[in-house]
Amino acid sequence: MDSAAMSANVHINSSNVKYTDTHIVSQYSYQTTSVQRDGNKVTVTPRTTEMTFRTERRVPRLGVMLVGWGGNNGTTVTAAVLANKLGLTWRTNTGVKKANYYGSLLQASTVCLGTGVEGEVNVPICDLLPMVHPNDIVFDGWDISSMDLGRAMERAQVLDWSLQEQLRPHLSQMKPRPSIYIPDFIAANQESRADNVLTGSIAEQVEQVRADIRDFRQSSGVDKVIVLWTANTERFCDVIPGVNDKAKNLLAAIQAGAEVSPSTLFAVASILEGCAYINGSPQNTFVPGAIELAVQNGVFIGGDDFKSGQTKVKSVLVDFLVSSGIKPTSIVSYNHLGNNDGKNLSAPQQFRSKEISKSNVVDDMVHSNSILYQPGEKPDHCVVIKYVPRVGDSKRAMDEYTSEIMMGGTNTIAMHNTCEDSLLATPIMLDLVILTELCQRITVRPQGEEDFQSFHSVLALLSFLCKAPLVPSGTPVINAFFRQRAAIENIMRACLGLPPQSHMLLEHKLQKNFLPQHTTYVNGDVAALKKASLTNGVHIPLTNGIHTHLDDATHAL
Ligand SMILES: NC(=O)c1ccc[n+]([C@@H]2O[C@H](COP(=O)([O-])OP(=O)(O)OC[C@H]3O[C@@H](n4cnc5c(N)ncnc54)[C@H](O)[C@@H]3O)[C@@H](O)[C@H]2O)c1
Ligand SMILES: O=P([O-])([O-])O[C@@H]1[C@@H](O)[C@H](O)[C@@H](O)[C@H](O)[C@@H]1O
Repeated sequence: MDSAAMSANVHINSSNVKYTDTHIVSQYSYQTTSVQRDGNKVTVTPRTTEMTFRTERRVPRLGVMLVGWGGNNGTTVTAAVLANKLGLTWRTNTGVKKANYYGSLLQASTVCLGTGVEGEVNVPICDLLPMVHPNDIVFDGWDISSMDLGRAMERAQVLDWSLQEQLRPHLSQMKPRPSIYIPDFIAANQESRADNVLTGSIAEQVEQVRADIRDFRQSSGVDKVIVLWTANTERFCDVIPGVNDKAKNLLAAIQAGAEVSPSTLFAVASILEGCAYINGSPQNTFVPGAIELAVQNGVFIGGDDFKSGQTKVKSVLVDFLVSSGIKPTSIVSYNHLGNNDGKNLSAPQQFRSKEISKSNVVDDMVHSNSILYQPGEKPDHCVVIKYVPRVGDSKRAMDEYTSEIMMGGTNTIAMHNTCEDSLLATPIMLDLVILTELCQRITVRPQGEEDFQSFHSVLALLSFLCKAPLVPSGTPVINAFFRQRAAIENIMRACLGLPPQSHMLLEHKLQKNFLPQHTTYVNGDVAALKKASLTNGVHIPLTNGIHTHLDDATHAL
């Protein structure tokens, strides 16, 4: 069944949900528990907070400006969106390929809405709430390399040649804007690319970036702009009191020409232009002054470091092991790649940034199980990245997980994972900007409060998409894959007045099913199915291709 057949126009039939011309307004009972521990006595007190969620229904025209637009990720995401928009197919030695958005949580994964006449009903996540379609995104951006996107796509060596030939006439018209370049922040081996750089003081360069954003917004006619950093990994920068610890100090430091990284300079420019800013790399772009500036301006920031492959697998595998009561004692993650990212990461300071973001991903899972781990105890964890030009963007990841099992036993899982790194990152980039834009249209009013409020400027909901999730100070960092995914799904369900997924399926576990019986169908009578599904309160316009099972049409009717 192709994705078109899967699409659904979800309508919630409930007194808790109102559809006005401008908003979806839902009443939601938010269930939490507060826990007091006294020795080994644990007292749990359930608490319900009545909340009103409000989601603007109008989906804006979204512009995305990429820092590092001419890179492997930047060219690939631009090319992929255009290929999907044009509905391109291309021939390869293994047959005809068709553009798609596989790897995108929003575009290519589903949620279960419940049970219908044909059994469980799963719909694409992107059909739950009004949101930007990737095909409609308008791209622009900056790069220190002047290469147009057609030639940069060729340089990236990611997409099949027969697809590149169809896309080149379009991408060749796209030219990255000159960018802020401070050599000391990225590997020296990047210098040969830098033929497209701004001059003047860093304050003047920030003003130029701000002018670029305004120019793009005006010339493209988009309603909103989101800026996404997909340029090279920078070294970490020191947090210095009086320089970047406060918003006013950071702004003053820029005026004074103090040391501020290009990624932080782009963050400041974006925030001052009211644009959300997302960091797809591991460096500490969001120094305390940048975070404070975002909060003061009510602008979303998010990151760090796209969670695309080896780390994503790690956040699943360690979650599975620890949740199963198995104790990982050593994790060794080795990978080599031959793209320009790998070349930049071959420099020690840039590798260190990546090593940190790839190493902290298991902390929350380890900390959650005091049966397996003593306080402070962690598995050995080693991360190795090597630059091997021959493999290009086709990253090789090799992992070994050694765990203690029952009665002194040992389990070792070894895996080899090869992928085009940029084709894993591309859907992550799209999910980041589309989810950020959706969050800009959601406000919440807890019971007893007069005003609706937005999410915190530090958009922790993006954690599912990042290796080193940026969260509001003092709040928990969650890296476990399924908890992160459930957070996104359940917040979207709350916007529709739907309870979180419990997965209990009690109706199938008791001696008697206490819910209204559904008729199952054989050899689909779509009219009957449509009629039955309407009476069940959820209107899903059924399109051809849904295979149904009708065993008693008269019963259903
Ligand atoms: N799977 C993935 O590809 C993946 C996953 C996680 C994180 N990342 C991160 O995403 C970033 C991009 O990855 P990539 O494979 O596209 O790398 P890339 O080297 O192909 O692209 C980076 C681009 O940024 C440009 N650049 C460098 N400094 C710049 C600046 N100051 N302003 C504007 N442009 C600048 C470079 O010229 C280059 O074109 C890297 O930091 C990488 O670590 C990638
Ligand atoms: O998300 P993930 O696949 O673990 O991490 C990837 C690393 O394995 C790779 O070495 C690096 O070049 C990419 O930028 C990305 O960070």
